Amino acid sequence: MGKLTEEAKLMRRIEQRFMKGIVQYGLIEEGDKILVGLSGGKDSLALLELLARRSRIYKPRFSVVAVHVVMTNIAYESDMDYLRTYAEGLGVPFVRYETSFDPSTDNRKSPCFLCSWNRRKALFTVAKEQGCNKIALGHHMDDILETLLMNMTFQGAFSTMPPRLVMRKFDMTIIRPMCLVHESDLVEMAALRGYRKQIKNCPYEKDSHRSEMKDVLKRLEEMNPEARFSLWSSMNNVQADLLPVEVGEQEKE
Ligand SMILES: Nc1ncnc2c1ncn2[C@@H]1O[C@H](COP(=O)(O)OP(=O)(O)OP(=O)(O)O)[C@@H](O)[C@H]1O
Repeated sequence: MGKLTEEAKLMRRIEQRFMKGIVQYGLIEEGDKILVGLSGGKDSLALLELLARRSRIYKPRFSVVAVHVVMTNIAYESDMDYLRTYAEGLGVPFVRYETSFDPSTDNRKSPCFLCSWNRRKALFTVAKEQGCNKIALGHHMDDILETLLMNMTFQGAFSTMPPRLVMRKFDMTIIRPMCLVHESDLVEMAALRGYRKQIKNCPYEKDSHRSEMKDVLKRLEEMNPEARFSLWSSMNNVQADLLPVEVGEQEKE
């Protein structure tokens, strides 16, 4: 067999991690109809390509629809023609959905919280309208580990965005099929595919904690090249007996 080019190696690595995440966390089942949130960023563009390809050759059978949510009160330019052409070029139907929110109605909540809450609500609405049982988001392994570190540092909680979240109340499951894919590989894939960069001009955007955690993760990997794998494994290896238990809680045991 001939030698694989760097490009082929990259795509093979991404696909292997993508498939491993799907199988390991049971993300796709026979008959699923999956709504993909297509923001226009590199991660969801890659997610749509990988899912669209799998939907043609994958057993169990499943289908895919893409949606881009437009928040009309935010001056955020998305190239709709590009997104539609991209999705349809992959054989995936594309939906554009408009919504908005009024930041003055609840000034206890930040505009970023209200925006993502309303975007989430819009995704559920479109998923129901399209008869989808799952919503796929483009978060990758780095996003999930950064959120783990942020939740521990700022919320005092050992939690993150899980690869699979069943929301019984809404009869909907959120999936993150890129959960084992590394961001550095997606950056390379975006360059290889020539994804068009979306113009971001959200007046509120300043996710500084996330970029700080990106640095923390990088620093941890400098100390131990296996750090990301250890951090990931720690979520499946919670040794409850070796964690602090408060007095009242001890009595309940
Ligand atoms: N406007 C949108 N319409 C549809 N889905 C969205 C939208 N914005 C975000 N999403 C979904 O939520 C995920 C996480 O959103 P986030 O804002 O962190 O991503 P991003 O930086 O805009 O882009 P990406 O993750 O696609 O590179 C995206 O990967 C995508 O699946």
